[in-house]
Amino acid sequence: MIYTCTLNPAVDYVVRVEDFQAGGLNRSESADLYAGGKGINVSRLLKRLGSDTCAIGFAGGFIGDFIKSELDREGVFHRFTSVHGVTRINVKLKSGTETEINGPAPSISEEEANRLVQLTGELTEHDWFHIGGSVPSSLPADYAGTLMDTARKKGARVVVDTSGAALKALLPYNPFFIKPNHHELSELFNTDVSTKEDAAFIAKKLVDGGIGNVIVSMGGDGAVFVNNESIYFAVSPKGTVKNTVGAGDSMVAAFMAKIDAGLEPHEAFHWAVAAGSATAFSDDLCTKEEVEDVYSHVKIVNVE
Ligand SMILES: Nc1ncnc2c1ncn2[C@@H]1O[C@H](COP(=O)(O)OP(=O)(O)OP(=O)(O)O)[C@@H](O)[C@H]1O
Ligand SMILES: O=P(O)(O)OC[C@@]1(O)O[C@H](CO)[C@@H](O)[C@@H]1O
Repeated sequence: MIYTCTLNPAVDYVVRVEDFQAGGLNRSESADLYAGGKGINVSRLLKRLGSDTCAIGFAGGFIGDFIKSELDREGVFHRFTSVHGVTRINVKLKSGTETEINGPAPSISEEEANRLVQLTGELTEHDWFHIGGSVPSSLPADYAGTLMDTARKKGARVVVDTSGAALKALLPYNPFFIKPNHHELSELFNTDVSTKEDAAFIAKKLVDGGIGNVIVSMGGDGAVFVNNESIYFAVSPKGTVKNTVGAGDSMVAAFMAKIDAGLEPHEAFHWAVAAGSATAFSDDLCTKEEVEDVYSHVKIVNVE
């Protein structure tokens, strides 16, 4: 089972405004609500790709209920820890460019936090533990590390998709797989990662330090894959971009699904790029058929 843990889920309110005017009254052409947050996106895509998955994390109030009912509707198994606070709404404004306003997390009590640690302790060596997204500031600084350590001690394969201080704090746990984008990598190493060569150089350092597999995503410019056997570059296919929210999560889901199914890492990387781009070309997360269509348009090159 692939468990995804979203400590700070959200409803993504995706609103399209033709010519957004800051400070004026704007009327939207469309507004859609999606169950969001990185782990939730990963579980939704895993389900579409046919993998066994369970979404965990914290959910509270009417927004938490909406997320659970949306996951039920899609047949995505979940075991959220209920919290007293209300889960956030994240605004994704599409008006030529994409502007995001991600809300603050509800406060999580010590008792609520402990319940999730206990649940993580139920994992076994047959499971994956993916942790993604921001960490509520009310949690202790080492909380995500405690969860990862708990899962790892049970033999689960751990995957990290966070950024900033949370990512830095989790690297010493030597995850099996991480997928920073090039901005997150630049921030982590306090340097400018703008080319695939830069990304590969830094990803190699991470692999030499004990991380199993690193994908650095670079939006429309493609992605880089590094493990201790090889380095691959991918070129993103061209298409009409509709919504890139969740493109990175789609990559993570496809990579785990394909490794879980026994494919070689470079093959899983090829599928990961296809899934990322297929989501960028759809309004919501992509479907399995859309990933299959995009797959043949992705080029990957072995550079080492
Ligand atoms: N404009 C685009 N054209 C084609 N493919 C794209 C485009 N943007 C993203 N992708 C695909 O999606 C992958 C992930 O994109 P990106 O680097 O933006 O991830 P991210 O920043 O983690 O996204 P998010 O956090 O919103 O999920 C890319 O490697 C690429 O395969
Ligand atoms: O605020 P965080 O936790 O860093 O990111 C949350 C988020 O932007 O990430 C997902 C896309 O990857 C969205 O569904 C969600 O709104």
